[in-house]
Amino acid sequence: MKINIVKDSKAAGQAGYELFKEQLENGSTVFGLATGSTPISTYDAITASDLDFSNCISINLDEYAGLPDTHEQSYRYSMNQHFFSKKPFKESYVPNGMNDADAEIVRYEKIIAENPVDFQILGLGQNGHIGFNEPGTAFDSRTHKVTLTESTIAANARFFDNENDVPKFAYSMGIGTIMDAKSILLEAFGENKAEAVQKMVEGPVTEDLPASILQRHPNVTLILDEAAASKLSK
Ligand SMILES: N[C@@H]1[C@@H](O)[C@H](O)[C@@H](COP(=O)(O)O)O[C@@H]1O
Repeated sequence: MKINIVKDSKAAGQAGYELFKEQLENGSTVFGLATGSTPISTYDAITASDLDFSNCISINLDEYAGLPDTHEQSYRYSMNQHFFSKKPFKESYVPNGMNDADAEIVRYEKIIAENPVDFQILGLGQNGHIGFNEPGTAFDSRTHKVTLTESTIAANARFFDNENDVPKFAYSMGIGTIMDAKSILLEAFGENKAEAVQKMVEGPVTEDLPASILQRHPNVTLILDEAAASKLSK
Protein backbone atom coordinates (compact mmCIF):
# COMPACT_ATOMS: atom_id res chain seq x y z
CA MET A 1 0.00 0.00 0.00
CA LYS A 2 1.22 3.48 -0.80
CA ILE A 3 0.31 5.91 1.98
CA ASN A 4 0.00 9.62 1.33
CA ILE A 5 -0.64 11.69 4.45
CA VAL A 6 -1.97 15.17 3.71
CA LYS A 7 -2.79 18.23 5.79
CA ASP A 8 -6.51 18.56 5.20
CA SER A 9 -9.35 17.57 2.92
CA LYS A 10 -8.48 20.27 0.39
CA ALA A 11 -4.98 18.83 -0.01
CA ALA A 12 -6.55 15.38 -0.20
CA GLY A 13 -8.81 16.58 -2.99
CA GLN A 14 -5.80 17.76 -4.94
CA ALA A 15 -3.95 14.47 -4.34
CA GLY A 16 -7.03 12.46 -5.38
CA TYR A 17 -7.39 14.60 -8.49
CA GLU A 18 -3.73 13.98 -9.44
CA LEU A 19 -4.26 10.22 -9.24
CA PHE A 20 -7.45 10.43 -11.32
CA LYS A 21 -5.59 12.49 -13.92
CA GLU A 22 -2.71 10.02 -14.04
CA GLN A 23 -5.19 7.19 -14.57
CA LEU A 24 -6.84 9.04 -17.45
CA GLU A 25 -3.46 9.73 -19.02
CA ASN A 26 -2.59 6.05 -18.74
CA GLY A 27 -5.73 5.05 -20.63
CA SER A 28 -8.16 4.15 -17.86
CA THR A 29 -11.77 4.46 -19.01
CA VAL A 30 -13.85 2.92 -16.23
CA PHE A 31 -13.92 4.66 -12.85
CA GLY A 32 -15.48 3.15 -9.74
CA LEU A 33 -16.88 5.88 -7.50
CA ALA A 34 -17.89 6.08 -3.85
CA THR A 35 -20.34 8.30 -2.01
CA GLY A 36 -20.16 9.62 1.54
CA SER A 37 -18.55 12.90 2.52
CA THR A 38 -14.92 11.81 2.13
CA PRO A 39 -14.42 11.82 -1.67
CA ILE A 40 -16.24 15.14 -2.21
CA SER A 41 -13.06 17.25 -2.18
CA THR A 42 -11.60 14.96 -4.84
CA TYR A 43 -14.78 15.21 -6.90
CA ASP A 44 -14.73 19.00 -6.54
CA ALA A 45 -11.15 19.13 -7.86
CA ILE A 46 -11.97 16.80 -10.75
CA THR A 47 -15.14 18.58 -11.82
CA ALA A 48 -13.47 22.01 -11.59
CA SER A 49 -10.64 20.85 -13.84
CA ASP A 50 -10.37 20.77 -17.61
CA LEU A 51 -9.88 16.99 -17.66
CA ASP A 52 -11.82 15.33 -20.44
CA PHE A 53 -13.52 12.10 -19.36
CA SER A 54 -16.56 12.48 -21.58
CA ASN A 55 -15.77 9.12 -23.16
CA CYS A 56 -15.38 7.31 -19.86
CA ILE A 57 -17.78 5.35 -17.69
CA SER A 58 -18.39 5.56 -13.95
CA ILE A 59 -19.79 2.78 -11.79
CA ASN A 60 -20.80 3.52 -8.21
CA LEU A 61 -20.25 1.13 -5.35
CA ASP A 62 -23.57 1.10 -3.60
CA GLU A 63 -27.05 2.49 -3.01
CA TYR A 64 -29.67 2.37 -0.28
CA ALA A 65 -32.47 -0.09 -0.99
CA GLY A 66 -35.88 1.56 -1.19
CA LEU A 67 -34.81 5.13 -1.87
CA PRO A 68 -35.80 6.58 -5.26
CA ASP A 69 -33.17 8.58 -7.14
CA THR A 70 -35.16 11.74 -6.38
CA HIS A 71 -34.60 11.28 -2.62
CA GLU A 72 -31.94 13.71 -1.41
CA GLN A 73 -30.15 11.00 0.55
CA SER A 74 -30.06 8.47 -2.26
CA TYR A 75 -26.55 7.96 -3.55
CA ARG A 76 -27.71 8.62 -7.13
CA TYR A 77 -29.00 12.03 -6.05
CA SER A 78 -25.78 12.77 -4.19
CA MET A 79 -23.61 11.75 -7.16
CA ASN A 80 -25.69 13.89 -9.52
CA GLN A 81 -25.30 16.83 -7.19
CA HIS A 82 -21.58 16.51 -6.40
CA PHE A 83 -20.30 15.15 -9.67
CA PHE A 84 -22.38 14.26 -12.70
CA SER A 85 -24.35 17.50 -13.01
CA LYS A 86 -21.07 19.43 -12.94
CA LYS A 87 -19.16 17.27 -15.37
CA PRO A 88 -20.68 14.11 -16.83
CA PHE A 89 -19.19 10.80 -17.88
CA LYS A 90 -20.45 9.17 -21.06
CA GLU A 91 -22.45 6.84 -18.83
CA SER A 92 -22.81 6.68 -15.04
CA TYR A 93 -24.13 3.61 -13.30
CA VAL A 94 -25.45 3.54 -9.72
CA PRO A 95 -27.39 0.57 -8.33
CA ASN A 96 -31.14 1.19 -8.58
CA GLY A 97 -32.45 1.05 -5.02
CA MET A 98 -36.04 0.70 -6.21
CA ASN A 99 -35.42 -2.48 -8.20
CA ASP A 100 -36.07 -5.94 -6.86
CA ALA A 101 -32.85 -7.20 -5.22
CA ASP A 102 -32.32 -10.37 -7.27
CA ALA A 103 -32.81 -8.60 -10.59
CA GLU A 104 -30.70 -5.61 -9.59
CA ILE A 105 -27.79 -7.75 -8.43
CA VAL A 106 -27.69 -9.62 -11.75
CA ARG A 107 -28.03 -6.39 -13.74
CA TYR A 108 -25.25 -4.67 -11.83
CA GLU A 109 -22.74 -7.53 -11.95
CA LYS A 110 -23.31 -7.71 -15.71
CA ILE A 111 -22.53 -4.00 -16.07
CA ILE A 112 -19.29 -4.49 -14.12
CA ALA A 113 -18.34 -7.62 -16.09
CA GLU A 114 -18.81 -5.69 -19.33
CA ASN A 115 -16.92 -2.66 -18.00
CA PRO A 116 -14.11 -3.86 -15.72
CA VAL A 117 -13.14 -1.12 -13.29
CA ASP A 118 -9.74 0.44 -13.92
CA PHE A 119 -9.63 2.76 -10.93
CA GLN A 120 -11.82 2.42 -7.85
CA ILE A 121 -12.25 5.22 -5.31
CA LEU A 122 -13.25 4.10 -1.81
CA GLY A 123 -14.18 5.69 1.50
CA LEU A 124 -13.94 3.83 4.79
CA GLY A 125 -16.64 3.09 7.36
CA GLN A 126 -15.78 3.58 11.03
CA ASN A 127 -16.10 -0.18 11.44
CA GLY A 128 -13.79 -0.82 8.49
CA HIS A 129 -16.49 -1.32 5.88
CA ILE A 130 -15.89 -0.58 2.21
CA GLY A 131 -18.88 0.09 -0.02
CA PHE A 132 -21.59 -1.24 2.26
CA ASN A 133 -19.71 -4.46 3.01
CA GLU A 134 -20.08 -4.76 6.74
CA PRO A 135 -17.77 -6.78 9.03
CA GLY A 136 -18.25 -10.48 8.39
CA THR A 137 -18.88 -10.10 4.65
CA ALA A 138 -17.10 -12.83 2.66
CA PHE A 139 -13.97 -11.67 0.88
CA ASP A 140 -15.18 -13.37 -2.31
CA SER A 141 -18.60 -11.67 -2.25
CA ARG A 142 -20.06 -10.16 -5.41
CA THR A 143 -22.78 -7.48 -5.69
CA HIS A 144 -25.35 -8.28 -3.02
CA LYS A 145 -28.15 -7.02 -0.81
CA VAL A 146 -26.80 -5.90 2.54
CA THR A 147 -28.43 -5.57 5.94
CA LEU A 148 -26.89 -2.45 7.45
CA THR A 149 -25.45 -2.71 10.95
CA GLU A 150 -26.69 -0.55 13.81
CA SER A 151 -23.36 1.30 13.83
CA THR A 152 -23.59 2.20 10.13
CA ILE A 153 -27.21 3.30 10.54
CA ALA A 154 -26.16 5.46 13.50
CA ALA A 155 -23.17 6.88 11.58
CA ASN A 156 -25.35 7.79 8.59
CA ALA A 157 -28.28 9.11 10.66
CA ARG A 158 -26.75 12.60 10.56
CA PHE A 159 -27.89 12.88 6.95
CA PHE A 160 -31.53 12.04 7.72
CA ASP A 161 -34.18 13.86 9.79
CA ASN A 162 -34.19 10.98 12.23
CA GLU A 163 -32.47 7.64 12.69
CA ASN A 164 -35.66 5.70 11.85
CA ASP A 165 -35.58 7.19 8.35
CA VAL A 166 -32.21 5.59 7.54
CA PRO A 167 -32.81 2.61 5.23
CA LYS A 168 -32.07 -0.79 6.78
CA PHE A 169 -30.81 -2.37 3.56
CA ALA A 170 -28.55 -1.47 0.67
CA TYR A 171 -27.19 -2.91 -2.56
CA SER A 172 -23.42 -2.98 -2.73
CA MET A 173 -20.63 -4.27 -4.90
CA GLY A 174 -19.08 -7.17 -3.00
CA ILE A 175 -15.54 -7.28 -1.70
CA GLY A 176 -14.56 -9.64 -4.51
CA THR A 177 -16.05 -7.18 -6.99
CA ILE A 178 -14.07 -4.29 -5.49
CA MET A 179 -10.83 -6.31 -5.45
CA ASP A 180 -11.15 -6.90 -9.22
CA ALA A 181 -10.42 -3.20 -9.85
CA LYS A 182 -6.97 -2.77 -11.37
CA SER A 183 -6.09 0.10 -9.08
CA ILE A 184 -7.68 1.42 -5.88
CA LEU A 185 -7.64 4.72 -4.02
CA LEU A 186 -9.01 4.76 -0.47
CA GLU A 187 -9.47 8.09 1.29
CA ALA A 188 -10.11 8.50 5.03
CA PHE A 189 -10.22 11.64 7.13
CA GLY A 190 -10.72 12.39 10.78
CA GLU A 191 -10.05 10.93 14.20
CA ASN A 192 -13.15 8.73 13.99
CA LYS A 193 -11.52 6.72 11.17
CA ALA A 194 -8.11 6.34 12.88
CA GLU A 195 -8.79 2.97 14.47
CA ALA A 196 -10.20 1.46 11.26
CA VAL A 197 -7.20 2.85 9.33
CA GLN A 198 -4.73 1.32 11.79
CA LYS A 199 -6.43 -2.10 11.59
CA MET A 200 -6.74 -1.89 7.79
CA VAL A 201 -3.01 -1.21 7.37
CA GLU A 202 -1.37 -3.00 10.29
CA GLY A 203 -3.89 -5.54 11.54
CA PRO A 204 -4.51 -9.10 10.35
CA VAL A 205 -6.34 -9.60 7.07
CA THR A 206 -9.74 -10.63 8.38
CA GLU A 207 -13.36 -10.52 7.28
CA ASP A 208 -14.04 -8.79 10.62
CA LEU A 209 -12.38 -5.69 9.14
CA PRO A 210 -13.41 -5.68 5.47
CA ALA A 211 -10.86 -3.05 4.33
CA SER A 212 -7.97 -5.22 5.61
CA ILE A 213 -8.28 -7.23 2.35
CA LEU A 214 -6.69 -4.26 0.59
CA GLN A 215 -3.34 -5.44 2.00
CA ARG A 216 -3.58 -8.19 -0.62
CA HIS A 217 -4.32 -5.89 -3.58
CA PRO A 218 -1.26 -5.09 -5.71
CA ASN A 219 -2.08 -1.46 -6.43
CA VAL A 220 -3.62 0.50 -3.55
CA THR A 221 -3.03 4.12 -2.56
CA LEU A 222 -4.31 5.57 0.69
CA ILE A 223 -4.86 9.30 1.08
CA LEU A 224 -5.22 10.09 4.79
CA ASP A 225 -5.31 13.26 6.79
CA GLU A 226 -3.14 13.45 9.91
CA ALA A 227 -6.02 12.60 12.25
CA ALA A 228 -6.97 9.45 10.32
CA ALA A 229 -3.29 8.41 10.22
CA SER A 230 -2.71 9.16 13.91
CA LYS A 231 -2.89 5.56 15.15
CA LEU A 232 -0.47 4.13 12.59
CA SER A 233 2.74 2.93 14.23
CA LYS A 234 4.99 4.70 11.70
N1 LIG B 1 -21.65 3.28 2.02
C1 LIG B 1 -20.89 4.41 2.43
C2 LIG B 1 -19.44 4.15 2.18
O1 LIG B 1 -19.24 3.95 0.79
C3 LIG B 1 -18.64 5.29 2.72
O2 LIG B 1 -17.29 5.11 2.37
C4 LIG B 1 -18.76 5.36 4.21
C5 LIG B 1 -18.01 6.51 4.84
O3 LIG B 1 -18.70 7.71 4.69
P1 LIG B 1 -18.07 9.12 4.92
O4 LIG B 1 -17.12 9.33 3.80
O5 LIG B 1 -19.22 10.08 4.90
O6 LIG B 1 -17.37 9.08 6.24
O7 LIG B 1 -20.11 5.47 4.57
C6 LIG B 1 -21.16 4.86 3.87
O8 LIG B 1 -21.66 3.89 4.70
